[in-house]
Amino acid sequence: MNAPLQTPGTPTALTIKTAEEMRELGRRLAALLRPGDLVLLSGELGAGKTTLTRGLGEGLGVRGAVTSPTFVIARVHPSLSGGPALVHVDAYRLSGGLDEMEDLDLDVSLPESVIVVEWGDGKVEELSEDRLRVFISRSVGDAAPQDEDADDVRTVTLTGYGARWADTDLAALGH
Ligand SMILES: Nc1ncnc2c1ncn2[C@@H]1O[C@H](COP(=O)(O)OP(=O)(O)OP(=O)(O)O)[C@@H](O)[C@H]1O
Ligand SMILES: [Mg+2]
Repeated sequence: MNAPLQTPGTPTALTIKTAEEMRELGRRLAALLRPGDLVLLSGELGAGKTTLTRGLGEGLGVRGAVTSPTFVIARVHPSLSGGPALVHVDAYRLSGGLDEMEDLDLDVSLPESVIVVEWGDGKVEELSEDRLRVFISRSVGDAAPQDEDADDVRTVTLTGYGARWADTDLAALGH
């Protein structure tokens, strides 16, 4: 498969100051998503990947609150409105690739779902020719906050790979 070799589009960088803004970004991003879309979320522990996914779930109008799965690798949130289901995967504990996730049948669900994978870099690209990569980083030079739930600034960089994303104006998410 040559999916990982897809040329990236122009990255869009957004400054997100609070957890609520991150959720709002998820809600806005949801409006751009279609069945068959693969979204890879990366960034250090506590960066805000699940917080963004929570907003995605709200925007897609799916059943069940998005949480950090502790014991499960993936959770399917069916749509409440006839739209795509949200399949939320946390690949943190997986060292291998898709073969380790075979039981999840992600390839089977993808055509009718939006699949969002935390820690999926280098593991799930083969699922689709196209993907949206979202990288969340704490601002450079920021000391770790005393209270890890306290709001602080994140930079979110969105990059589309492949034809699916070529004509999508990701920068519009920032206005
Ligand atoms: N600007 C911000 N954007 C997102 N989250 C923020 C922000 N500022 C503070 N936070 C806090 O950071 C934490 C992010 O946690 P979250 O579970 O979303 O991270 P994660 O990237 O999914 O972590 P993990 O790698 O452990 O799955 C939350 O407690 C949230 O309230
Ligand atoms: Mg998480």
